[in-house]
Amino acid sequence: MLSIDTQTLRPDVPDLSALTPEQTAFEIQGLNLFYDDKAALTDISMKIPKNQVTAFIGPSGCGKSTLLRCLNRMNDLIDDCRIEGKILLEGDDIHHKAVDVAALRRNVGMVFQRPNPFPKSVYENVVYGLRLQGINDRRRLDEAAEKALKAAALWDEVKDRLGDNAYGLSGGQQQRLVIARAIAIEPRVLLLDEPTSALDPISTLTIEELITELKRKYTVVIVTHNMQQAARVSDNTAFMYLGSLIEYSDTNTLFTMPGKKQTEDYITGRYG
Ligand SMILES: Nc1ncnc2c1ncn2[C@@H]1O[C@H](COP(=O)(O)OP(=O)(O)OP(=O)(O)O)[C@@H](O)[C@H]1O
Repeated sequence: MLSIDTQTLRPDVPDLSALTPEQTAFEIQGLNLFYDDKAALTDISMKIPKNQVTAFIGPSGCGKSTLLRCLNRMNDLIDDCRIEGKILLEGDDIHHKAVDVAALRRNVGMVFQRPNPFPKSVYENVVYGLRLQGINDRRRLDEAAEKALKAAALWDEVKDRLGDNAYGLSGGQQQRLVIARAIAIEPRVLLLDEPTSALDPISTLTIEELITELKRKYTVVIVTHNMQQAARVSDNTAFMYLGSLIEYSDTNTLFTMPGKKQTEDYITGRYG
């Protein structure tokens, strides 16, 4: 049986059903997703609050990453992937024909399971997105790099080696570098797909502390296999099973008083 340290659970309990439009980052309405003709998500409706951390948990294959990828239309890149339903970001339909998908992805940044820095210097990794936007003014780039590296809790470790190749950093440092790269372009939302699963416990702890800091400025959505991690870092947790959203509530309630038997079975380690 897994034991969750309830001391670390968030005390502030948001009412997810009563979120106002101003408090809502994403509103997902009746979302179905098919890979070819196989349903991977079924009738998902939920609101994801701004400036909070929302975790997606559930057994392998339940659709967590698929749902996360819907939020910045990464699934567009997969052939034969089709969706029904609506996803609104701050009230705007992300599938509207006028939406510029590159701009959407700038607003909704993503960090993957394995750190994926580019084979460039630490500095060039961080300013990569700014250069893509045509910003080349050295002072502006320097300021942005320092700000993003500080926000990603990496500055002190790399400030004397900004010119070194990013591949020379440890795995945990590389993951924070990738987070710095994502936040350098000031997105509104950060999607984290199992961001610590390839990291050692100390790097994991550093990233978890960072996530808690990041929500001051960003909306964070995280997929994790690790329930203790969901309990530690998230304000709200969504439990998914076989492509359906089984239960979604503030993290404290979900882990201490789950409303559904399937949730209880999962969080107590009976399956998954
Ligand atoms: N590109 C794809 N093409 C076809 N099927 C896919 C694709 N990606 C995911 N699937 C299927 O969709 C379902 C949900 O997968 P998904 O990766 O979203 O689950 P998950 O909960 O994130 O799993 P895990 O925890 O193992 O990463 C699975 O049945 C998976 O096999």
